Amino acid sequence: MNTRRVAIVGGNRIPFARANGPYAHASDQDMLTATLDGLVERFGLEGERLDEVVAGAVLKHARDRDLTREAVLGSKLAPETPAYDIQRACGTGLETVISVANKIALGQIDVAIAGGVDTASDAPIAVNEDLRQVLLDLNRAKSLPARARTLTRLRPGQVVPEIPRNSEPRTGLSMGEHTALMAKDWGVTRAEQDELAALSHQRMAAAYDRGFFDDLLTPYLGLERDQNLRPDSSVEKLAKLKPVFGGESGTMTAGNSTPLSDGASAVLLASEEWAAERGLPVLAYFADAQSAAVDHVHKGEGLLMAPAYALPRLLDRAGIGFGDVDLFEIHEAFAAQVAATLKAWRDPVFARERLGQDKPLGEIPSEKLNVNGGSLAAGHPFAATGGRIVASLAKALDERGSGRGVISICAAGGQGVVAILEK
Ligand SMILES: CC(=O)SCCNC(=O)CCNC(=O)[C@H](O)C(C)(C)COP(=O)(O)OP(=O)(O)OC[C@H]1O[C@@H](n2cnc3c(N)ncnc32)[C@H](O)[C@@H]1OP(=O)(O)O
Repeated sequence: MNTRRVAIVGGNRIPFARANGPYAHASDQDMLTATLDGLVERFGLEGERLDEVVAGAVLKHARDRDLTREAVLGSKLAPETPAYDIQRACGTGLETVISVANKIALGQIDVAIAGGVDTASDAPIAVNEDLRQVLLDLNRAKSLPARARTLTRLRPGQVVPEIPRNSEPRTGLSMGEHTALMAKDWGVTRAEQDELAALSHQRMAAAYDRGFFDDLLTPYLGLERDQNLRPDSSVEKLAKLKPVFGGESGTMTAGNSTPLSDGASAVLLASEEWAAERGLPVLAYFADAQSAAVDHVHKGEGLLMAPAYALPRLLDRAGIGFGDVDLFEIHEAFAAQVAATLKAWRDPVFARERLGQDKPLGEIPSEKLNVNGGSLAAGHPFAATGGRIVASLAKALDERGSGRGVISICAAGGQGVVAILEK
């Protein structure tokens, strides 16, 4: 099959906020629209009819069933721009990029925006299931007496709402509790986690200071930088925090876990021809992607370990190894998730028994990993993380002038998505 190269032209995001902070009253649609408009302004797309806009959110209100299309209608893009939603938990943002990149590669479209948004502040709240059934029956009742009979089924206890929990439906454990189990399985220490967390903050602060994010970010509601970022973060300060997952002897804290966050991101992708016609630069090219899933339900595998399986499959297909990769961007859901994944990739037993390979993938040197900081510093508005990472890696490859970068994102449901970008 003939495929075309897929250019990553640029990205935009609003600074990520901590939940219940400055974006507490902004909806998914507000944040996505503002992010699209920032991208429109940066690349002179006002009034343009693009071929697709694809985005998603992990936490969605019922009214947001067509979230992306509604955000497009509220944006400065032409109303004739089609749009659709995608959802793969925390892999959503990367999955939207893969979706439009495949269409561009196949020649079905020339230009598209991929994005993601999430708010932990404005989370959807469902009504009690019994109350929902009464309300549905009320809607179905055809006569006044039938409606009255239905209403007699109402009970005071049914007004208690159902607040969404950040937990796995089939285990009841939160993401943090699952990761605490992974940390134990893989012997991840507190010191390893705190080191990763401190580096994430220090590197992101340095990237801000040298202007790395100047053309990747649009200020929003008074924020100019990610609210969670602590430039003065240190292993010593992190070591003082109490465990929040894994009980009293746990190693995971508020400092080495991502905070609940609000935010949005978007990436502009196009055929090389489209970019050249506009005189727009190409930061990097999208090369390939792969997903995988683990069985955390029946086999008790680590919930967030799927990238450990996805990446070897992707590298195999590309015929390359760790030595051929210049930059790695691993989503820091929790420092323990990154540490456990790194351990799996250098473990000969994991390679043999789980991957069916003679040798482990190898070591990733710290100077190649999350060089401009990661989710621990930026925060993690679930579906917005993929776009943040794609834009940052594309820009980092552009700064290098050439090279290859790998993205690895773990997701709820025992899933993982990985991708390769090239310059
Ligand atoms: C696939 C995936 O991505 S799965 C990931 C999905 N995401 C999640 O599950 C989110 C997980 N995170 C959480 O649930 C919450 O953020 C928690 C439970 C970790 C922490 O919540 P909170 O207790 O509200 O955190 P809070 O921000 O108040 O921090 C607690 C303390 O640690 C301190 N702290 C937090 N980060 C740091 C840091 N980097 N350095 C120093 N101190 C810090 C805070 O200042 C605060 O101190 P204080 O009590 O003196 O004010």
